[in-house]
Amino acid sequence: MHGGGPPVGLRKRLKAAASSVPDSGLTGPIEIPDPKPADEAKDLRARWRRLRSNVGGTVRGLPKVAKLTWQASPVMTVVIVLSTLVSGLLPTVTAYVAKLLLDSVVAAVQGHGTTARIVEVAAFQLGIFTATAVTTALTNVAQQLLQERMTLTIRHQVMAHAARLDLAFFEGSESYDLLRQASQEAPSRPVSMMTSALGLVRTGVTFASMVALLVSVNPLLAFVALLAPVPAFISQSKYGGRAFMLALYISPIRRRMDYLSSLVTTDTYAKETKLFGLGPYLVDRFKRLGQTYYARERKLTTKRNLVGTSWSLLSTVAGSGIALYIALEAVAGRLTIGDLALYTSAATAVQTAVQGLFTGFTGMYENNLYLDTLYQFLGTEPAIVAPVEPRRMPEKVRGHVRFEDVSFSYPGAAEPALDGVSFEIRPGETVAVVGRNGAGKSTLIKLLCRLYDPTAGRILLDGNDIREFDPDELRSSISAMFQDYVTYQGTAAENIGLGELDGLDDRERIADSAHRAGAAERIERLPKGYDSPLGRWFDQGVSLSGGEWQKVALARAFMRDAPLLILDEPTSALDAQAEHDLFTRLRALAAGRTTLYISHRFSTVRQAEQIMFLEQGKLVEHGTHDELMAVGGHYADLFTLQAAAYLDEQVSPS
Ligand SMILES: Nc1ncnc2c1ncn2[C@@H]1O[C@H](COP(=O)(O)OP(=O)(O)OP(=O)(O)O)[C@@H](O)[C@H]1O
Repeated sequence: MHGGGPPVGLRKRLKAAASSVPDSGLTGPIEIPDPKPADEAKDLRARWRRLRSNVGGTVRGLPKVAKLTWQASPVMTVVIVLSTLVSGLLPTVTAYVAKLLLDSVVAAVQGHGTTARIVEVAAFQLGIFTATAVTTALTNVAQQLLQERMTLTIRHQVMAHAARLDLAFFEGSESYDLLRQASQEAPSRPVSMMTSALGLVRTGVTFASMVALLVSVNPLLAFVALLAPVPAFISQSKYGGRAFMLALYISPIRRRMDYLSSLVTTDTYAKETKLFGLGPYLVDRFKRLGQTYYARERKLTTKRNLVGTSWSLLSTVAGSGIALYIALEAVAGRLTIGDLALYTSAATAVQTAVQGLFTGFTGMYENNLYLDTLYQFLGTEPAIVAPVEPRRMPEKVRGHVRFEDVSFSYPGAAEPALDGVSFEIRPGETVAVVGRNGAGKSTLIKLLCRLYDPTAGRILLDGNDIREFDPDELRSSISAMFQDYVTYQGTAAENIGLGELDGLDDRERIADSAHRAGAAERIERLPKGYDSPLGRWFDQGVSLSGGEWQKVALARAFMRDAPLLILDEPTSALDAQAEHDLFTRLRALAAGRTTLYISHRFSTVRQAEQIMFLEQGKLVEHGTHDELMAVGGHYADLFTLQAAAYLDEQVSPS
């Protein structure tokens, strides 16, 4: 990682990754940048600094991992730690027993040893082998179980955290990559990191005991065995960082590939894909994206391994040299045959251990980079939260809404979506919001539901700024149906009941909401009535038409008996009769509630007590239907245009 703490560096990298792959989508060139960072250290001092910061960052990552592992399963954590310590000592003991055995055999052959001694040593050796097998098995079991628990724990944490985050988080593409990395890449990393860390401890134990053995023969030998694997480690750590960078670049590409694949494999898209003959085009696009990303991956993996292996040959040469030296010492009679065996295996073990230490560390470094994305995700705090001392919602909310000079711009947008909007809705009033596409109507609703906070100005409910309330409490006083309502893959009753969790099992209330939304008649005709599964994702699901789904979504909004009723184009998919019926009922439904609805159908809009006309984020006209018609402005133009179209008259808007 280059300078700074991991989160800052990581944020920069994520940004770089998101903007380095501008369009790898449906058309255009497909390119993945070289993961080699432009500012990669060249001189020795810079490399040393980088190494230190890598090591520091990784070591600092350990306590968090230890905490995660402990949270996942304290028992398994203890088992792993203990078995690791034991298994660290076992190789040295094994080597030592082998020496004892050889020496006792040589002694017996030379006539001054006994068979009983050989049996004794052999029995001891059996004990050691058994202990090795048991610890290995224990470690494996603990590791596997811990992995499962960890995956569940992290996915749970990610889900719980995502549920807390603002809508704004989900509407940015950078966040998608972060969420994807956190939920898909991160779960395997803590155990992997913990295993590497414990592997380091184990190797450290083996290493220390073996080095002690080697030093007793010749300190220089120990020194050579120690230094030989260093270059391999340095190259590994460099490539570990690049692999992580590549994963970041590839993340948007993978997302694009998933999208392309879903276009071809999901029922919703199948119609258009077939009609426009998009299948082969999309498949080819998918294939080319895959090839590009595979090519990059292959280049890096091959280079990483080739360079790594070349450097590790150095250790192999050093190892053979040491073995030769020890053999010559034995021939000269300065070491016994047992010593020869012991030191040779000690030299090999030290080499393997040092390599293990380094690769273990490199693995930890790479895992830590992935974990940073998890921590960064978990560290993203929602901006829309309850104040320290939230104002209590009034016992009975009257539904008096007031916008005071409200402006709002979406993050990164050049133009404001709402610009200095002021209006008042009296309790119980029914208001229609109209305007051309993109005028800011849905945005106005999102602000009222506090899914976003205004950039300037304030919104009052019953005289209080809505930011003073707990957002959850505020939302519970609102029934809403959005333009892009959800079609839940569940039963009809569940689809409606989810509008008010308390009433999920209240059949009477669900049926009542369905009646009010005009959905009851269709649901009653379903094979299992309210228990019929809707949607085709699961077995026996029934497909509803667009308008039928919309009625179900409306019924869901009606589940809540809230003082504010907000409907964003509630009749866009309804037939003329259904729309008429709904608005006839809406008068009764809206009685005593403040109702705000968006509609492009002027026949229904004219019934509202107040009409607000938005144009490019500004409230340009405001009044009753008659007042606005008398003004002869935008509203009158659009109304006349629509009415004329119905009456088949040739009228051109002025
Ligand atoms: N999540 C978002 N991020 C950035 N810009 C957005 C986002 N949602 C909407 N916008 C922009 O804000 C402006 C207002 O959008 P809004 O959805 O409020 O329009 P609308 O009046 O409801 O339109 P329609 O009648 O088409 O539903 C549009 O220009 C749109 O591009």
